[in-house]
Amino acid sequence: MAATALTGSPPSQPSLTHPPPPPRKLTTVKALSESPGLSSIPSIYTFLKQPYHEPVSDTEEPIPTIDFSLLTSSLPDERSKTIRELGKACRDWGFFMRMMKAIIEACREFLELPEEEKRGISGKHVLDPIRFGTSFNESVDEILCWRDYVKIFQHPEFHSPNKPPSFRALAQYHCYLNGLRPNRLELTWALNGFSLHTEFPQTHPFYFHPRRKSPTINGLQLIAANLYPPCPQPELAMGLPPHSDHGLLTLLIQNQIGGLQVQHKGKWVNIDPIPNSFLANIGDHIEILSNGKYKSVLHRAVVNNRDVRISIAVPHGPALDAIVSPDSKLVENVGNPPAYGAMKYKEYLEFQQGTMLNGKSFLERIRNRV
Ligand SMILES: O=C(O)CCC(=O)C(=O)O
Ligand SMILES: [Fe+2]
Repeated sequence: MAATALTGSPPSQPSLTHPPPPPRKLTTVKALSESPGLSSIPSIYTFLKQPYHEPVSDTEEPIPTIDFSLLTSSLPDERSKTIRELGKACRDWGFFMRMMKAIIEACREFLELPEEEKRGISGKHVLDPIRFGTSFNESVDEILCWRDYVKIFQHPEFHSPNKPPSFRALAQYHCYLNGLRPNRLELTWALNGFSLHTEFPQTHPFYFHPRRKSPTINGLQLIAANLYPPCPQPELAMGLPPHSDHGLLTLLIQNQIGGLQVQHKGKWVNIDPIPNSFLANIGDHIEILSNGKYKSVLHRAVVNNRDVRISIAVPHGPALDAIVSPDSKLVENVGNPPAYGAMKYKEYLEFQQGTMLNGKSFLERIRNRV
């Protein structure tokens, strides 16, 4: 079904005196959430027939926190302990944390620009460098997410909307993440940490070469800023349905409003925001590359009826023409048969934009190619 979001209340029965209302135009979720008197959500935003009451575990087992600075410690024991912790976090959770500053306000300002301005800036195709939208793929998804987003390609070519002026912060953030400037990050080291821990061959064509200046030198990096407005029926809607991320690694920052949940041992676990920190989660590519040893974790964003939530995800993937498949050396060395087939990363991205409602559909698909 082609998606046309309805604004306001669900349509009422046509009466004899009034003609049926004309189909209403797709609008942003932010504008929808600000409609006067909105007390229920239009049916196209209803993900769940019943309010969800799934068990959500909070603090039984806290999410691992890794101090990246120790990855470069001069003390070999400290360094190898941190690498082991990082490896364990990636195997058990697929998520870990690191302190850092945010560019959330610039993204908020962009997402609060008038709708026509944002649509004017947006490209139409999945691989267009700047895309603004509300759901994942509004023209295909039969149910829409309760969020507005902007996605911007940043590497190998840097793009940024020219307004609002605060968006200039993006360039700095981008450099911070890539380690291209003096305030270079430890992400490179983190990836080297993976490399050391997992024995990924140092010549792997993607990121893991310790002498490479930038971890994304051959890869693709984009930024996806999500704005989840307050929702009158949060128990029925979904900000982002369960999915795993493409690429190797996603870094995620958020304002102080919770909403991210990660699936761990079959339960949805709330990930409470920690000020000035980012989350890093393993993407499908690492799961495939490591032949399933590291997990590309299922996660989702739930919404609430009080506060605007903003999250900014920065996925790092391989080059668009890279073939994603288990690393042959790992497969041979460990003696495990390959658990995944091969697929071009570009093909995956285009497929993934088809619909996000199938959770780990990419992994399923690539598995079927074995
Ligand atoms: O909003 C969040 O916390 C999750 C965002 C996310 O998973 C994504 O953009 O892929
Ligand atoms: Fe995600």
